[in-house]
Amino acid sequence: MSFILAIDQGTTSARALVYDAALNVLASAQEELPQIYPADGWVEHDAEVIWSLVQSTVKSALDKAGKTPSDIAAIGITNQRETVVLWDRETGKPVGHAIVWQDRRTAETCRKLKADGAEPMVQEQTGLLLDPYFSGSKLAWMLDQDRGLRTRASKGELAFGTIDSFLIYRLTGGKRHVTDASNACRTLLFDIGTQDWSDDLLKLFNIPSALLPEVLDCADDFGTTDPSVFGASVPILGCAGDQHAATIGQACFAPGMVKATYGTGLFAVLNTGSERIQSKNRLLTTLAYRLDGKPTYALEGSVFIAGAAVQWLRDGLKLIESAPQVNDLANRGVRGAITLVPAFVGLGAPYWDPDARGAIYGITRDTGPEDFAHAVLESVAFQTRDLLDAMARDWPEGERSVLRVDGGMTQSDLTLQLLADILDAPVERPNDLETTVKGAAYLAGLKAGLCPDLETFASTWQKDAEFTPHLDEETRQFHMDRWHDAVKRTLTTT
Ligand SMILES: Nc1ncnc2c1ncn2[C@@H]1O[C@H](COP(=O)(O)OP(=O)(O)O)[C@@H](O)[C@H]1O
Ligand SMILES: O=P(O)(O)OC[C@H](O)CO
Repeated sequence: MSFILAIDQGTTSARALVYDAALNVLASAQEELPQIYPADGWVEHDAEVIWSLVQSTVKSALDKAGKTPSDIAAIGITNQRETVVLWDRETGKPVGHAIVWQDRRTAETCRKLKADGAEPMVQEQTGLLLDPYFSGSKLAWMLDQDRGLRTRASKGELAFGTIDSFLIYRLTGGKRHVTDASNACRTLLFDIGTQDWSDDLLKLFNIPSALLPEVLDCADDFGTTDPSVFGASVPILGCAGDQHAATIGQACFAPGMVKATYGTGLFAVLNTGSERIQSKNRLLTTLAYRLDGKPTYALEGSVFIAGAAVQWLRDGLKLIESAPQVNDLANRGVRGAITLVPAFVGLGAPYWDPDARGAIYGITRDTGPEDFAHAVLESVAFQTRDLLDAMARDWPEGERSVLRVDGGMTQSDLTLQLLADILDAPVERPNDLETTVKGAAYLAGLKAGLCPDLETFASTWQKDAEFTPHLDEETRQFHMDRWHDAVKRTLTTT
């Protein structure tokens, strides 16, 4: 009974991993999650499909590990954040598709609220901005589709949750409607100062409080699985949004430590400890995590497209057959031959322009597939530099450590070399690239008493590779200037 099951329900896939108490991986399973694009800028998921993928990946990971649910001491969950599910409490059935974090359909609502002067209050309470990225306006949109829904919501017949909350509801057979503070703080409805749902924000979005889950710590008692699900009652003891789980998995526990995760998007999180820094440079103030009721704050830069641009080369342009092939192709390209602004679903931090769309500058008759591939990898480096520069301006007195990176795209050495070159700073890749899911496993193991304290866990972090900069300052500045010029031309706002 000393094994941990960790579930990572990400944007593009569901994963389940079985760990021993020393957090060695025994087995893993992964299945791709179909994306639904009903209109330009709209992105949805079928929550029933998510539920079935979670069940099948858990079963397959347990089978591969040669374990049964009764061998599992604790479950940890991590998930794509902000994505909204609305379901019937009685049946547990979603009332429609989940609206995904990338979805821009509520851009107009956010624009209007901003024009009405609501943003300073929103930023003060949530640390976030009025952008369609976050859950609040998406949930309001769902409730606006059918008058009956808001009435049912007020009567307590419906439940709202991010993916973690929906999964826990299902796993516990509808007994627990809970979430953790890291997921709650991304909804645009949660006050990160009081650590509670905000009446002002519920009023702003016209959201009945009867919809909301109870908010727990990241290592807490989230309930036990109903025996009808896996055939055993297993405690769920850890839960965190994926970027928060990655911050934990990367052991970024000290103020000044910073990690960047390169999956579908790119998310850089700087631990600011007990200091809640209000960004003046269009970053987000968020929770790194909350343990023992104590919030640890962070500054976050959220960029919507990183690895997704590699998928675009594969699925859209069909220049490569698989993501890893991007490296060979990009290696034949030339630095700065063309500049890609990957605003496929608008631009996130630090620009926040939901209406911008992708653009490529500098195409000539010589431009080839290799230049597209190179530009995709470089765009990730430029976007990271923008985030780290904004962090430095927001927290000049903070000592920042070396950037720790993880996520699918960091398998690419070329990406990390370009990153170090553009940042003019070293970049460290850990041995274990699955830091997100490891963070969720650690939280569950910590609460179960299987895993050691934070400091001891941090001492187990191991470096696989370090990438150091090899670019002179003049060239670096030349390329950054070109990037900023390209972004300026792409923005729809000034
Ligand atoms: N070897 C590689 N080189 C560059 N990009 C890669 C490589 N392998 C995977 N990717 C990209 O990484 C992303 C998947 O990373 P992952 O961390 O699993 O994402 P998510 O959690 O967002 O679903 C995909 O967008 C894919 O294009
Ligand atoms: O599932 P990922 O890794 O693309 O992460 C999604 C983020 O949580 C969105 O904020």
